[in-house]
Amino acid sequence: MYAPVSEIFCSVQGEGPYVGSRQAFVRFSGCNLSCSYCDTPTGSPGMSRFEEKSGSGSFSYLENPLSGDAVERMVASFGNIHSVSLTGGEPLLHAEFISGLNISKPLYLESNMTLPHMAKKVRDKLSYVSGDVKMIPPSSVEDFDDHIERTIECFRVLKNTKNRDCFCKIVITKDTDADDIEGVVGAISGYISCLVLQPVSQAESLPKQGYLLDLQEKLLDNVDTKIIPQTHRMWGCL
Ligand SMILES: C[S@@+](CC[C@H](N)C(=O)[O-])C[C@H]1O[C@@H](n2cnc3c(N)ncnc32)[C@H](O)[C@@H]1O
Ligand SMILES: Nc1nc2[nH]cc(C(=O)O)c2c(=O)[nH]1
Ligand code: SF4
Ligand SMILES: [Mg+2]
Repeated sequence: MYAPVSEIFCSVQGEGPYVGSRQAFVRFSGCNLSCSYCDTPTGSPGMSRFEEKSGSGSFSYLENPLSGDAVERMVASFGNIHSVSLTGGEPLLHAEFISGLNISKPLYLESNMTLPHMAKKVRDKLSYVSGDVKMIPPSSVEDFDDHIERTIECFRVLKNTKNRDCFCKIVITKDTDADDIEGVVGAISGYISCLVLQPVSQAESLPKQGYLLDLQEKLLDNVDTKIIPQTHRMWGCL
């Protein structure tokens, strides 16, 4: 099978509870959402870039879409990795391609958790699920209640088990509604190992520090809740 991939590189996980773990990253193109704060181009470039030597900033290019063989070979070239991050864009758009991949290292999915029917196709292959809840303004999706229902169903499909660590991240901006968050977190708390509140990276959209700390205090009644900003941006790595 083939899939559009914007880049493959090796770095360390910059977000959430596995921050600092060495990973190969496979970034698929295309997304079914368009979050206002998104820090990543989601379109489909004609060429896929591959950073053979991690941290070099030097890339070779392959024409899209890539074959499963090509992705497997590039990922296998990286030494001593903890896991392989499947990110994007939205990787679940390419669930069939992912289910056909033959990769010996644990798979770590980074998803917007809105495609539960696609999640079913990959659930048995995943060792880690970093699932977002997208508190995008209700007006930006056609049916906000349906968006939240699909999110909850996706967490149920990919829930934490003895073989799979499923945790949740929520990007918090100054416009995020605390009551909405408490509602969804109540519904998914039984499916996740912990919750990470991730302050948005754009300084002008940051919430007040007291708001984040008050929200954490409330959520801790229900689930282990940490506040962890993105760390890869602090030292400029991919
Ligand atoms: C680019 S997304 C790709 C995976 C998937 N589409 C998703 O949203 O989870 C990877 C992670 O970056 C986070 N992210 C994107 N833009 C961000 C920003 N401006 N500040 C903080 N986190 C951000 C997303 O919320 C998600 O957790
Ligand atoms: N270092 C690093 N850590 C990350 N964690 C999630 C990322 C993503 O864009 O999915 C990401 C990324 O792009 N780089
Ligand atoms: S779901 Fe992920 S990739 Fe898609 S727009 Fe939102 S943050 Fe960006
Ligand atoms: Mg990123």
